[in-house]
Amino acid sequence: MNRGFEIVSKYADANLALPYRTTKNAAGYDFESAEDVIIPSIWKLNFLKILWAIRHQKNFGESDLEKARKVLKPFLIPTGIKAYMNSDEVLIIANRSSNPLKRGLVIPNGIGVIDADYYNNSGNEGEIFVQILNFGLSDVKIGKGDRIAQGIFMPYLLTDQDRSQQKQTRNGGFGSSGR
Ligand SMILES: O=c1ccn([C@H]2C[C@H](O)[C@@H](COP(=O)(O)OP(=O)(O)OP(=O)(O)O)O2)c(=O)[nH]1
Ligand SMILES: [Mg+2]
Repeated sequence: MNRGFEIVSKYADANLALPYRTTKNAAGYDFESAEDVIIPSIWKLNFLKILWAIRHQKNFGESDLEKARKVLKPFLIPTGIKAYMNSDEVLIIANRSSNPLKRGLVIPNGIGVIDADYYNNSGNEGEIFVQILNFGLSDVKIGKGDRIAQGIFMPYLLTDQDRSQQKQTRNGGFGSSGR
């Protein structure tokens, strides 16, 4: 066993597809969304009101603030997929180039780095999420089964100093190792 994909237990009966390559020499395995989701457009906010409030350090309506936080925070699209690989390999999650063009969707972290030790971690079993921000003018509906991103397996290298540096055990993602 070198590398591959599995469905996380939460979605065992959800009839999900494992990521797949759509053409003979495609580098990326396309990931589908595990659920129907709506990615809110960031332009839905009352920017003027928010800017005024920030400028004047005023308390603006809690609902506006809450809405702003919700919309400006990247959305995590569940894939229901975990990936296993050799310990000297990494899975890179890259956007589909059509996403910004057709739907206004960007991956704000640039690329997603899925570490080999994320697989089956004690916190979330290693489920891969795709971080997305919608800079388009309209909310974007993603259906279960829609292709949202692609994963590319790659080898990575270690520095000469690496062995002497302390390592933690991974128990989650998205900031699980601290600040
Ligand atoms: O787009 C992404 C990026 C990361 N991850 C998961 C897999 C990865 O192994 C883990 C940690 O990612 P990273 O090291 O990039 O984020 P961090 O902010 O440093 O979190 P941590 O402290 O958990 O390492 O989160 C995803 O599911 N999707
Ligand atoms: Mg990290």
